[in-house]
Amino acid sequence: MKRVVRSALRRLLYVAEDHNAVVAAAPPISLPDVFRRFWPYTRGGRRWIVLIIAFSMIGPVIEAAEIWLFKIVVDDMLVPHDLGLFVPIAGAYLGLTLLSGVFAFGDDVTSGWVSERFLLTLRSDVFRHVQGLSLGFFERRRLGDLLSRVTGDIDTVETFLLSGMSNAIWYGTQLAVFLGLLFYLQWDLTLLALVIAPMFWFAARRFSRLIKAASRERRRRSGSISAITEEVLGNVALVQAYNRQDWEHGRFERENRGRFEAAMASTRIRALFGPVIDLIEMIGALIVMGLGTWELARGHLSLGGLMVFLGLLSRLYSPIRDLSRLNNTFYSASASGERIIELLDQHPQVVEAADPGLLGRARGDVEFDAVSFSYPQTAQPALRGVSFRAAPGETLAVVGPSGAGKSTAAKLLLRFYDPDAGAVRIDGIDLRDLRLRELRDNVAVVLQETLVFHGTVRDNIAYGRPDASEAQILAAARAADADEFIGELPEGYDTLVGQRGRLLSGGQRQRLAIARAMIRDAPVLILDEPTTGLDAESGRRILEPLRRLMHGRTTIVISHNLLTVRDATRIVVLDHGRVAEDGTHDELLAHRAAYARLYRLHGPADGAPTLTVLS
Ligand SMILES: Nc1ncnc2c1ncn2[C@@H]1O[C@H](COP(=O)(O)OP(=O)(O)OP(=O)(O)O)[C@@H](O)[C@H]1O
Repeated sequence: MKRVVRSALRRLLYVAEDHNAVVAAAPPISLPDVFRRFWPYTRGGRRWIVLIIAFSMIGPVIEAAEIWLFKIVVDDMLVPHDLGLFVPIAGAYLGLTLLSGVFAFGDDVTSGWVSERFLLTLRSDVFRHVQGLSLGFFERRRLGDLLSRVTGDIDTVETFLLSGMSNAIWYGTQLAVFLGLLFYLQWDLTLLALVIAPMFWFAARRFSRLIKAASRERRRRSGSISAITEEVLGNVALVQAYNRQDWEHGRFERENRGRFEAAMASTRIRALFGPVIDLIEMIGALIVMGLGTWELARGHLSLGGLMVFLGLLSRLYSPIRDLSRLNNTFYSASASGERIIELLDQHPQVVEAADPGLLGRARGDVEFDAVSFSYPQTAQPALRGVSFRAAPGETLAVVGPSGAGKSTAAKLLLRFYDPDAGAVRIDGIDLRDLRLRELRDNVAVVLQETLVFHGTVRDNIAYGRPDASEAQILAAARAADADEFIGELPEGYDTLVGQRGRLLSGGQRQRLAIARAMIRDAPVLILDEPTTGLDAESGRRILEPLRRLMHGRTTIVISHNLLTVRDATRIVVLDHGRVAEDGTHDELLAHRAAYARLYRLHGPADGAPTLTVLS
């Protein structure tokens, strides 16, 4: 029988663990530690917290005064039938109600302000922190889950810290005031009434653990739901083209159901908690009622006294019950707290130098010196002892088969990662000794996958230099050969390009990216597969703008087809993360090794676009 009840309870109150998680659970953290971590975010609002505490303390005192007034009504007005007291008592009741209204208003407004301030600071700090994390972090995380943490979880943390705290103070004061009055009225009965307090405590502890488990699961599932939604909606064309809607819906539904199960478990736990607490309370009230009646019969207590006692007792139980319920809320909110703390505990792998050197505008001397690098959590190094150098103004092409490490080299030059061994230098200074901001001010990129933001064409070009003048924007667009198509857009430079620039063609997006790099006017330029994904015509179309962009800058062209690099000043051939060959196009062809092989495979057909040497 016991086993049956146990298994039924388990099914009712526990959530099954998902071993195939889309998003992993955050590491567990104790309640006081969660509180300690978030307390600093109340800065600027702490003075007001004192006020909230004061309001919370006055409320229960007024409540107690109302109950005490009731004792006077029964003992001095109703029992002796004395109507003369009615007016002062009515005045006192009205006065107390008004007073409590004023304090309740003050409390609501102040705590609302403090809570919103807290959210404002926390959300902004979390956003700034996450934005500053290294690329490696984002490459391993699901974007949707991060979104769900920055939005949903942060709100829940507020419940934990501020609303919860002010309620706890309110209930705590109620408890102290009522307990004091009860002791004053009848200490022996009060002690008896407190016999059940440990039962409350025990029930609260058991339930809060269950609640926390269910809440952790619910928040984790919410993160998974956001992650899947973001992935599917972000790739909706792929999903529809491959008819994967049902499969994706199945994946979504699994998480959605998981969230439902977790939410229901938490509802059942809360629903069971209420009656359990009622039962404990009733046991206490019955004990007191029995003994109170006995005391009344013995003449130790007046009728008004007993009624006030019972009234106060029910008020005493209510904060105890509320405190235990609040305990559940705390545990449930701390599940969200853990998810935020996990984010805050991430540190950028790329750290700023303690005493950075000054670069100013670089000449553009780029050097890789015996650079080795492995991505975190991978066994195979992506680069092994890679060395090459590009003098100011030179065009260096990095070529090689897919996975050879070309884009990795670009990421190291932008210092998205630091090498495990060797050094990347610009003008002879190790990138690790430079201020990150200064380094990136000196490097402009045109990437394989062009990044365009939702905004106007003008905003997208000026992203490269927010203080650019209208004339500079126009000049950049013209140099990027984007002026013409922009002129044909419905609202010219004010046309919204849609999220990720979906309203533009691939070639147009690429020309926009060239204009953006142009306006940045950095001495070092990285072109990562700038013509990939473009047809021969569009590819040819961007060559001229690219040439203009490259003029006078040290350019690293990364390409795995050789169409774009044939006549670069120098060519480095990477293979499995090593430099296989190094030289000019003609030298490498004459060498008849890796480059010659690649060239035979990917060499330009007649009329295919080619980047030529820039003088
Ligand atoms: N974020 C990452 N985490 C772990 N491994 C990675 C990551 N990015 C790339 N790699 C691995 O590092 C190696 C080099 O990748 P890289 O992107 O530099 O190649 P690539 O030469 O640019 O290839 P492609 O021409 O296909 O773009 C590959 O084996 C790849 O699987």
